[in-house]
Amino acid sequence: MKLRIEKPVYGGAGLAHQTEGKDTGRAVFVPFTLPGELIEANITEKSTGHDEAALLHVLEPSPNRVKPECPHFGQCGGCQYQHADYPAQFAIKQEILRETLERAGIVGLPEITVHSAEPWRYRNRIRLRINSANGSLEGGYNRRGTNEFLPIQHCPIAAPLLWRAALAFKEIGAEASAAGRCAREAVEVEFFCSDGEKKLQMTVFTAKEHAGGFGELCERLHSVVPELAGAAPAVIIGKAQSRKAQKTKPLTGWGTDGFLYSVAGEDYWVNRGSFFQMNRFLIDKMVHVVTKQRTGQLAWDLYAGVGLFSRALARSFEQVTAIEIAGTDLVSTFKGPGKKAITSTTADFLRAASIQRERPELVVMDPPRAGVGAEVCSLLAKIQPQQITYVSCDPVTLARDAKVLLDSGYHLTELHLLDMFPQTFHMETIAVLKR
Ligand SMILES: C[S@@+](CC[C@H](N)C(=O)[O-])C[C@H]1O[C@@H](n2cnc3c(N)ncnc32)[C@H](O)[C@@H]1O
Repeated sequence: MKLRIEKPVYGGAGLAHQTEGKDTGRAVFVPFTLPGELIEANITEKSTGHDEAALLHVLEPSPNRVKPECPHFGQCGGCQYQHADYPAQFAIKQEILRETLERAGIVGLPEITVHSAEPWRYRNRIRLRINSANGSLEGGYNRRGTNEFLPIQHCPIAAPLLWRAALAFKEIGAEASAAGRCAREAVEVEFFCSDGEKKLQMTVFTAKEHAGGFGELCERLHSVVPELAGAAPAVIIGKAQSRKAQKTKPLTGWGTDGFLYSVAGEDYWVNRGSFFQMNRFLIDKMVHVVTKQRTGQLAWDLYAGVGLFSRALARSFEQVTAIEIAGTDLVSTFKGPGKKAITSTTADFLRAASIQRERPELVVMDPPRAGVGAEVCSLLAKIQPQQITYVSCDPVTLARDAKVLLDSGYHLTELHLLDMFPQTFHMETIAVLKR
């Protein structure tokens, strides 16, 4: 059927309405299309409220349509927007952000300030699936919309060092040595590089404990990729629906457990498995936007990770308290006069703080995709910090949480869109709420 794409929807598709047949007027989501395009598509799936369709032909292309840089685009589950030039990707994300907030009932939005950088080779971390067949290795990602293995020759959004390491790992996997045998036991491998690609960390995931040779594998890889600073094997325990839910048993590693990552004049110790922002070109900017011109007595950094914002805030606040559920490293690195790190859930911390009637001038919160949720919003509404800076990687949960905070007396004064994930539908938003 022929469809005219009206607008983009969150997730990467374009929205159209059917103009023929019994389902005339029904909404259809078509991936790899752009607003304004006339396309031909086939319905592939019926969902509640809309159908999903596959693009067959672009009959009238958008002026923003470009040839994708990656040969795997369309098949690989990683990228959704390589068919759009970069300014168009940006415009799409702004429109989606604005619409998502308005749909949640948030009106009178401030202008969205946009921040972007180099849209390729930006990722400082990749995790590849490994397929070992006939004595050699293939690295790959998930085929789009499935758990199927898709062999990948090159990933143009990964930092060059990560791909150089992946190729070297693959070559070692073809060797008859102990290192080669050990590489062939891998089911997944993760590479993480520091700023300026100076250092590299590797995690090798296996289905069962290595029979041996891990040290040899690391030494061999180090001989061709001297940036390798540390590595560890990890055994995947049981079967999980997603990587997030996956449990692993970490084993003794090789070299260091992490490295120093420099951001905006601060050196952060990041362990290989710890969360760290992934766009190596925009982390400085992100810290700047979150912490600039904020001064006072007390600031809280909730969901603090390795303390990316806490450290910068400690320069301008008398006291900064960082809260992190997996806070072991943070507690040992974020200390000294005016600095406190607490291993706790945000909700537990806020419950105790609200009883003690603590009231910071600034709360920075950067939760995982699920957002902060109703309880954290209602505790914050009770504590009433002067300013809440909400860093979000999901506009839908941001809109839900922001609406609760706005209804409790806050005003949305700044909105920033940081394109931390070019070529994909993901976006990072910084929303500033003041009383
Ligand atoms: C998106 S990351 C942000 C980390 C940090 N702000 C940064 O930019 O590097 C979210 C962090 O929240 C932590 N986390 C997840 N659930 C939490 C909870 N309920 N309470 C506190 N921290 C939590 C995770 O371990 C992770 O480090």
